[in-house]
Amino acid sequence: MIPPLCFVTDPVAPQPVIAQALAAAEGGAGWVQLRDKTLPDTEFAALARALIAALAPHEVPLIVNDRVEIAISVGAPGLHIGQSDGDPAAIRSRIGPEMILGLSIEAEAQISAVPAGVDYLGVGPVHATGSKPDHAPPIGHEGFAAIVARTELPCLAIGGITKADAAAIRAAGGAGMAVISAISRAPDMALAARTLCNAWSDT
Ligand SMILES: Cc1ncc(COP(=O)(O)OP(=O)(O)O)c(N)n1
Ligand SMILES: Cc1nc(C(=O)O)sc1CCOP(=O)(O)O
Ligand SMILES: [Mg+2]
Repeated sequence: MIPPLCFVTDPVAPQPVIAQALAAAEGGAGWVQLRDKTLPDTEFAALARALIAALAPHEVPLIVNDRVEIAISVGAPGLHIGQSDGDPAAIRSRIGPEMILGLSIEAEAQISAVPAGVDYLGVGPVHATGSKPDHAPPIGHEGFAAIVARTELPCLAIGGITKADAAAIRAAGGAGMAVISAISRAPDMALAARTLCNAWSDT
């Protein structure tokens, strides 16, 4: 089951990553993804373990971004990979059948290459965003809807997502929203997460 709100951590936000994750969980985020492109592996693994423990009382699974071997070594419930992070079928073989596996989709043409073993898609960027400077061209709500229409897999919209996007994403058949800054840069992160969840359920 894909939760309607996935929080992706922000290593350069005012609040520490564990505080971000706990506030997001308190506000209703159903998954937290640990994303840090520069943290050394040892520190990343320690942070992943700490997050798994901190999120356990909330029953929120941790999804590890990019780092396959760390996801395995810390026993993470999930892993998210992008188009240039390796072959998804080979990665599924490596992680085994239990771990949640997400794959990024940036354009409709990539849908035909999604192998069995991928559990969900992260689709975007819907809008331009400063949180991923190397992002692909924005696809907009129309592009998101076109991708959703071509797959049976649940799709999380990502990229500049705010509460204003919830209705369109849901109407397009999206499974939910993945956000960084809408939560990490909010003055009250738990309230921001709750507002996103309410925007989803009120549509
Ligand atoms: C839910 C979700 N969707 C997409 C992404 C982007 O992953 P990727 O394309 O590998 O880019 P990086 O996050 O690694 O910069 C994601 N992380 N989460
Ligand atoms: C991590 C990430 N992946 C994207 C993609 O399009 O694949 S956009 C993105 C950043 C999302 O951050 P924010 O909610 O602050 O825009
Ligand atoms: Mg990646």
